[in-house]
Amino acid sequence: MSLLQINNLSWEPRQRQEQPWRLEGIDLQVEPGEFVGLIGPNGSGKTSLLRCAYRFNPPDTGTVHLSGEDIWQQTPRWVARRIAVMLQEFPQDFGLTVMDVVAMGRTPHQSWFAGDSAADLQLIETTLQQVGLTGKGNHSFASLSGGEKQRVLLARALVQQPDLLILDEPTNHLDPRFQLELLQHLRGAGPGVLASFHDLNLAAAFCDRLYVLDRGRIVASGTPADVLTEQRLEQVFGVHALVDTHPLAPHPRITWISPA
Ligand SMILES: Nc1ncnc2c1ncn2[C@@H]1O[C@H](COP(=O)(O)OP(=O)(O)OP(=O)(O)O)[C@@H](O)[C@H]1O
Repeated sequence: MSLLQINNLSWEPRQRQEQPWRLEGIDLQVEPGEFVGLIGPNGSGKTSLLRCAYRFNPPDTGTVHLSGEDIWQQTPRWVARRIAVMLQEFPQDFGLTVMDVVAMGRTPHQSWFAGDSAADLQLIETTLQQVGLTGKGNHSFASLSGGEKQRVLLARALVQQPDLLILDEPTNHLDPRFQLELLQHLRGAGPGVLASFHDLNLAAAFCDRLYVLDRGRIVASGTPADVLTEQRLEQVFGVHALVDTHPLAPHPRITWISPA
């Protein structure tokens, strides 16, 4: 049984603006422990599809199953115990400490009004260490750099101990070292991962499989080598690219060629 199974999904915003398309005919799976990437141009529907996968956008047609259960037949709490989400936006509450933000990840597992147990605090501490934020627990979240905030949100997602992690452009604010560390960490962390990427070289290096979205439809899926061809990159992104094999690893390497 797949961890995440999306079948024949369609969705469009209630207040539809100018875009001439909607998410349509989406079939997507993530297997337990698999790292799956979602790529596509700006506005192709990546964030909208991720929202369908974590029970935020109700599909107009089609289904979303997690471990065999239809997520719309389950409560938000059931979903929060199994899916953690890391988005591009940061919490705006200026009074929160790093510890406060990370501890939110334990909420779905706690009974009403229960505080953090010793085991919760230990898990939070260990996870802050894993993401390189040892000793920052009492710092104000608002005072951190963009990259540090991103790592706090990753820690919040990890302490949720989900079966599936959904990440919207997880490396957005990170410098090269933390990009590599974060993705390396996620690949071996246990949960299945569904993540959107703009950096196709990172997607090629870390994803087991990729889905390509173009104007609301999946136009290709498979291993990075299957999907990331010069012809497809030109079709979907409208840019010439040179695709060869990375000199140090058996995955594709993309060099974008700027127009003459
Ligand atoms: N709730 C909504 N209401 C109105 N329009 C929406 C809503 N959600 C998404 N859209 C529109 O759907 C289109 C796809 O947006 P989406 O954010 O899913 O694309 P994306 O591939 O993630 O883009 P990017 O790479 O720029 O982050 C956009 O034109 C967006 O304005």
